[in-house]
Amino acid sequence: MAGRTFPVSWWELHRDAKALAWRLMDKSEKTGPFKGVVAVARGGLVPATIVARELELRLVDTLCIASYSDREQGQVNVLKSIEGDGTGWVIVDDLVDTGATARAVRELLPKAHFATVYAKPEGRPTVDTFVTEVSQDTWILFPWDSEMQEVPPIARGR
Ligand SMILES: O=P(O)(O)OC[C@H]1O[C@H](OP(=O)(O)OP(=O)(O)O)[C@H](O)[C@@H]1O
Ligand code: HPA
Ligand SMILES: [Mg+2]
Repeated sequence: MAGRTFPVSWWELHRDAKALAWRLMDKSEKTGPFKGVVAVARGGLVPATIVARELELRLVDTLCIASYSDREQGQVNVLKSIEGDGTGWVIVDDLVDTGATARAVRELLPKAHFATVYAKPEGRPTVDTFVTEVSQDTWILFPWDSEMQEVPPIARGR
């Protein structure tokens, strides 16, 4: 259960997704360029766009997987998959939390490289490359799920 909130702005998301692209670039310099990017829609779409742009990859596909409704986790529902075993592809998602989505992704494309921008401890072992770890009880608030609003002073909330 998420106790605190970690808000991420568009600018921070762009910076962190670029940091992921740098790490993936380092990897691809050792193992050869990736064939393309698979975005785990919907959360992986924006980070995947940024990674594809930085790695100059024009081949982009999607895995469409849904499991959360608001902050409640349900069953992992694969709405759209792709053919093959993922060899040479990099899969990009916004984060791993429990790792349930990542496990489903790995079953579908076992040979792909799986990368996320953020990771929580439970899901961390399921990811090959990530940038920032947050605690398990933190809810990452993405810019597409939020807007600016007035908040009371901290002192009043105690
Ligand atoms: O590690 P897990 O516990 O599986 O959680 C991580 C997944 O949950 C979110 O997707 P969500 O199901 O909310 O769908 P969305 O990407 O369309 O928002 C997020 O984008 C990851 O894909
Ligand atoms: O911390 C989170 N933030 C946004 N979406 C999520 N889906 C699973 N965990 C999270
Ligand atoms: Mg998702």
